Amino acid sequence: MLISTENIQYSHPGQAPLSFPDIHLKANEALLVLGKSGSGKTTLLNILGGLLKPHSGSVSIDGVALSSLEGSNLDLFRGKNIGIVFQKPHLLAPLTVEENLQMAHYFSKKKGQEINRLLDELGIGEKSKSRVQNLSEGEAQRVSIARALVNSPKLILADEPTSSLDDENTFKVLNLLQTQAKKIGAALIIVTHDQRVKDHIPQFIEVKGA
Ligand SMILES: Nc1ncnc2c1ncn2[C@@H]1O[C@H](COP(=O)(O)OP(=O)(O)OP(=O)(O)O)[C@@H](O)[C@H]1O
Repeated sequence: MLISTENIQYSHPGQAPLSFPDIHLKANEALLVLGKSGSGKTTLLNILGGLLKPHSGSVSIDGVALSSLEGSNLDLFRGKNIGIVFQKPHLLAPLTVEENLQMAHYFSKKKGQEINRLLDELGIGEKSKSRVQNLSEGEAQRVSIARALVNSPKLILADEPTSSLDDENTFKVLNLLQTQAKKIGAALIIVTHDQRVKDHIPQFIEVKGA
């Protein structure tokens, strides 16, 4: 298994504890995380990415228990092995597209994929020297996908990557994520409440909230 979880629970301050179904996913497989708004999907994704520590239960990625890593070791492990596409692109707006991706290489201390080829594959090659603040929302989203992929991670986590897109672009983004995940042999987990995504990825878990 590339990623396995067991009995994860998490409580936000003042909230009832959230329990999550176990995940067992191999390299090259894709899984959807479905659930109503507020059920805990983003919370789960943050736990899988090592951004939140579960209050109980465990997460193991490529045989490494996330609970065994702390601080800069956890950051380095995440940089090398996990690519995260956040709900809103967290990019450095004053920097160019290319510079944002170079930063990801720098922080992971990993060579990773060739930046300009990756941008070409995502259809934004001609934007590599543009500042992120001058991009459209859809372009910024593709840059955020490129940033998640640039270190060839073993696990790709995407939080609602299609929620603000029309049908045509939903298709395109799903295809990009799936094609790129296959190419680098990664496991892909997509959080969504977008019914359109279910037609493309059959495997899913459902988060039910507290
Ligand atoms: N930092 C926080 N402090 C307190 N409560 C929080 C915090 N973050 C999330 N919550 C609560 O935890 C629950 C789960 O939130 P989460 O964002 O994981 O849900 P979600 O399924 O991703 O929702 P959506 O589909 O609307 O993005 C919600 O009730 C939310 O209000």
